[in-house]
This record gives sequence, structure tokens and C-alpha cells, in this order.
Amino acid sequence: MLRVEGITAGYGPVTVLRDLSFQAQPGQVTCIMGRNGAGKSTLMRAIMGLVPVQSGQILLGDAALHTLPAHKVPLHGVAYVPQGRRLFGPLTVAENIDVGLLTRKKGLHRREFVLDLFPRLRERLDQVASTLSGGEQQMLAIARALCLEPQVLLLDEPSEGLQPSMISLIRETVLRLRETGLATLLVEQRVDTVLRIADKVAFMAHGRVEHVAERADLTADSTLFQQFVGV
Ligand SMILES: Nc1ncnc2c1ncn2[C@@H]1O[C@H](COP(=O)(O)OP(=O)(O)OP(=O)(O)O)[C@@H](O)[C@H]1O
Repeated sequence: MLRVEGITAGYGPVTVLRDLSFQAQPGQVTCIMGRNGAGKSTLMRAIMGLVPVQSGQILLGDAALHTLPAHKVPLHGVAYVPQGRRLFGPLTVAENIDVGLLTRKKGLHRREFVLDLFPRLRERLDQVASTLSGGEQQMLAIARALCLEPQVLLLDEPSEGLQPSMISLIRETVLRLRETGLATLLVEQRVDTVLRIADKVAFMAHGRVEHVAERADLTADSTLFQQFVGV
């Protein structure tokens, strides 16, 4: 289980996350919702060691992630797909996947797993990443992250800017991965997606998780969406 306990974090003198706590369980999709600027992306960066944690702790099993340098966090089983995907644009699909496999020295078996998950990528192994469609790039970014065989997957608004068929494909992928026992942390602004795939929703405001709702407590007309997301 990923446990974030009372963290305070930010950029230089600017504190963004304040005494923030929540947990993400294996085999569950935990959605993070909140208005622009609530600190959702900063939370993901803090988990990855990309923003310094000033107090509190981030634990995954026996590992204290907040004490590790950023390059060590993926080695402990946390994979991250940031907003904007950050692919190696000039490299091919196959080469991007190979880079993902190298990080934790995963082999052919893992490569087959991610290509089975995204058959469209298997058809495009020699295509240069920058020439893929937006949806295909998102698939590749997720595939590359999954090459780590992570315990925890962080996805920052993976559906942003995608057409409906791609959005449903990403949803289905997240649900399939849940069955494998993965803990997924998903920053998501779309209420329909959250209602379909979230086991739990952490609502953020002002750099804190202000409310955690279980799936059974949420409906489309929930006042929580109005309160925390403004929809
Ligand atoms: N590199 C940075 N340096 C200084 N402040 C930053 C930096 N990145 C983000 N911030 C500030 O941190 C706060 C939270 O930003 P963050 O991107 O985490 O919010 P968010 O909830 O992900 O928003 P959005 O929904 O718009 O993506 C904002 O006030 C933002 O201006």
C-alpha cells in the first residue's frame, strides 16, 4: 500500500502541499480530483521525488520514498506518466519501450505484456514516437511506464485532449490493470470517468486532501463534485 502521511512540499519558498495524507491500495483505482492549482500534479511529483518533501513521509511497503533521490523511486516500483507524456520523440515505439524495460531490467515477457495491452503499438513498433496520434502517444507513455512492472502507477490526466474512443480505451486499460493488483493513482477531471472507474476519490483543495469518498458514496449529482471541482 502507498501511504502518504502528513506531507508538506512545494517549490523553494512556496508551500503547495500542506499536511496532506491519503492511501492508495493495491488492486484499486484512487482518483485525485480538485480545481486548477489545488496541487494534484505537485502531489504526483512529490511522490516521485521531483519536489522536495519538507515534512511528513511517503511509504511504500518498507521503502521510505521521501528519503530517496528521484532516480531511485522507480526502482522501488512506482511508475509515473506526467501530463504531456514526455516520450522520447525521435525514438521509435520499440525503442521507447526498450528504454522502459532497461530501468528495472525487465525482459521480453514484460514487453509482450505491454504490447498485448496495446495492440495498436505492436502494429507500429518501427514508427517514430513524435508521429503517433495523441491517443497512441498516451498509450506508449503508459506502456513505457508499465515496463517497470510497478506496484503503483501514477497517471496525470491521461485523457486530456483525447477523443472519446481513446478515452474509453484508457479507461478499459486502467480497469484491466486493476485486476492485476496494481495500485493506480489517477488525476482526473472528468466526472463520468471517475464514476466508472474509481474505487475511491481523494478530493483536494488548497494543497490538502479535504475529503475521501468511497465509490458507493458517489453519484453524478454528488455535491462533492460541485464543491471540489466546480462541475
Ligand atoms: N515549478 C513550479 N514553481 C513554482 N510554483 C509551481 C510550480 N509548479 C506548480 N506551481 C504552483 O503550485 C500550485 C499547484 O500546482 P499544480 O500544478 O500542482 O496544480 P494542479 O492541481 O495539478 O492544477 P491543474 O489542474 O491546473 O493541473 C499552483 O499554485 C502552481 O502555480
